Amino acid sequence: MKNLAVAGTGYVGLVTGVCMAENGHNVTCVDIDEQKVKNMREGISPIYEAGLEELMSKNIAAGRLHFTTDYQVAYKEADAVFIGVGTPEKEDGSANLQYVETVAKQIAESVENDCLVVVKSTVPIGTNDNLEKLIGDSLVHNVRVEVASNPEFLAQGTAVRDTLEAARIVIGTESEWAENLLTEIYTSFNLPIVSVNRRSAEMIKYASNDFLALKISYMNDIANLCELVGADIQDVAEGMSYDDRIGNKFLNAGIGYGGSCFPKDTSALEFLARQYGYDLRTMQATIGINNEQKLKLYEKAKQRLTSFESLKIAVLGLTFKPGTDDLREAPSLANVPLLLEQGADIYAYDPIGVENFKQFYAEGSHGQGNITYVDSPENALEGAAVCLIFTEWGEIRAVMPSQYKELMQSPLVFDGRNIYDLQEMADKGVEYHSIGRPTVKD
Ligand SMILES: NC(=O)C1=CN([C@@H]2O[C@H](COP(=O)(O)OP(=O)(O)OC[C@H]3O[C@@H](n4cnc5c(N)ncnc54)[C@H](O)[C@@H]3O)[C@@H](O)[C@H]2O)C=CC1
Ligand SMILES: O=C(O)[C@H]1O[C@H](OP(=O)(O)OP(=O)(O)OC[C@H]2O[C@@H](n3ccc(=O)[nH]c3=O)[C@H](O)[C@@H]2O)[C@H](O)[C@@H](O)[C@@H]1O
Repeated sequence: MKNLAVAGTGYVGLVTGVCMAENGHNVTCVDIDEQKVKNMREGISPIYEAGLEELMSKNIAAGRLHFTTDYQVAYKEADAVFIGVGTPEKEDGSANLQYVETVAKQIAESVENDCLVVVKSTVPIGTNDNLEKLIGDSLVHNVRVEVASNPEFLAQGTAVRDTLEAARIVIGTESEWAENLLTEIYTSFNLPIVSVNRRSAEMIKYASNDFLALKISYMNDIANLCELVGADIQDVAEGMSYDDRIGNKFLNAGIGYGGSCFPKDTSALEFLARQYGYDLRTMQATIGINNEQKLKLYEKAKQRLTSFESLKIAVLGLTFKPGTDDLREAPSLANVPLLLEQGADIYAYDPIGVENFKQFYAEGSHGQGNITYVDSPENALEGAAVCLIFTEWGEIRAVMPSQYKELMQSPLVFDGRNIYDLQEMADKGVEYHSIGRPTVKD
């Protein structure tokens, strides 16, 4: 059992802290947000993740999991401090390291024992070298502090499972002391450990995320070509997926990737490459395709309808993917303003994401248009002239093709996630436009 501290209680920090406690460590999670800390002490999670609150409550009750805003107390005697604060994208595409650097300085002024600083946040290659220097230069006490890279691969919505049953744990260290300590911390997880140097670990994270983003943009590129040549991307993806070398995951064409990581991590690596005088053409293409893909649904609808003025539009799904309340870089955020600008009367449904979406668009009028939030897909569809699907939530998949025909004023559906079978929609008399597939009309 080790004494651990975790800086930041977002998706990565909180899930790391809770899963470390679940594995028997004594963990103190630090955040700057007092309200969040107050709630977490009572077992209330600031983020929506399946199974998280149950594990929080269990480990709080067992006395292994604590929350505080007082970083000095938390870091003072920690064997290791995990950093899980944000590294958002700056305007020029590079990663903003200010939060990570602030935590590094806070650690330097607080630690009174030898301590391993474990960077879970996604940071550009070389950052951990700089952080180690920054901490070394600012240390108040005469103790040994090293930095290790330990990138995180969890996906939102499945964060707890992805952590407790991770495919691998990557650790990047520059000394035997750091490698042994981090390996010991992870021993009880009983998972494969890939131990490399710090820069390789940092690169594994970017290369993994960016490869997945590349795969999605590639499928979207092929989907757009499918539309021109009369092929169906769903059938194409299925046919490809039987080849083990290609794999059967991340082949879904749609309206592009969103979320807090793929967009920023593709930009950050492309930016880093340019700093080294290298053109990372795969990422330039990936980013370009994704930016265009995000507006595909709006463009298809615009081409078909010409005007959205006073049309009742059902918007199904707001979050960047199912299973999360996160809206960062969600395709809905790129499309809804265009619809509102043109006078659309939007009825929006999302099982979890509405409260966060309201921070961008409160209920009521915006520009020429209006937005109303409803509590079921059926209520959004009732009397609607058009339906746009942005997220493939189970609740949205559960809407039967016949319901579009029954509920809508005119059954015209633009689906950004290819949820439905073309023939079934045709059989029920729904005009159905999706991505990379032929359009069906009755
Ligand atoms: N969200 C995800 O699914 C994944 C994120 N990552 C990476 O992990 C990092 C964190 O991402 P998220 O968890 O999404 O961030 P987040 O934005 O959800 O949470 C960051 C938290 O850090 C807190 N914070 C800021 N400064 C602080 C300080 N000085 N001390 C203590 N707390 C502080 C904030 O109040 C916030 O609660 C990023 O680098 C991201 O790229 C990696 C894998 C998955
Ligand atoms: O670094 C990160 O933050 C994380 O980024 C992603 O996780 P996440 O963003 O939570 O979500 P994904 O499930 O990867 O989906 C990302 C986006 O790609 C889209 N996507 C995914 C798969 C697919 O086949 N097609 C597709 O368009 C989703 O709709 C979503 O908008 C990675 O999957 C995680 O391994 C990584 O740790």
